[in-house]
Amino acid sequence: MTKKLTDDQRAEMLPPLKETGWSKADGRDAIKKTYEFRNFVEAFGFMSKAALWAEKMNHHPEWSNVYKTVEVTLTTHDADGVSELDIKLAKKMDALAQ
Ligand SMILES: C[C@H](O)[C@H](O)[C@H]1CNC2=NC(N)=NC(=O)C2=N1
Repeated sequence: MTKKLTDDQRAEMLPPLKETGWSKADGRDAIKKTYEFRNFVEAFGFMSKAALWAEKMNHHPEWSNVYKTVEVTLTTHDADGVSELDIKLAKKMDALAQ
């Protein structure tokens, strides 16, 4: 059973993600980021790649796409908060968005 990050883990793991544009979601234990791409096709291509990784990890984002913008929220439903899986998927998404 995946556990929520401890306070110490948050202090260690969240700052690097803040550097790349992630932030705490309002009113819930989750992290969020908005990606802007050059066009819809690039946005959808990102989502396609990320979806395959999410499925491989069995850890899925909450996300929406409007034209070239993709809004992502990550949290672990089974843990009712942010876990290491969210950190891992956030880093992978950042790599895929390069
Ligand atoms: C049954 C299935 O393994 C679980 O529901 C997985 C699927 N993907 C998931 N994704 C996320 N974000 N959180 C979860 O707790 C989760 N659990």
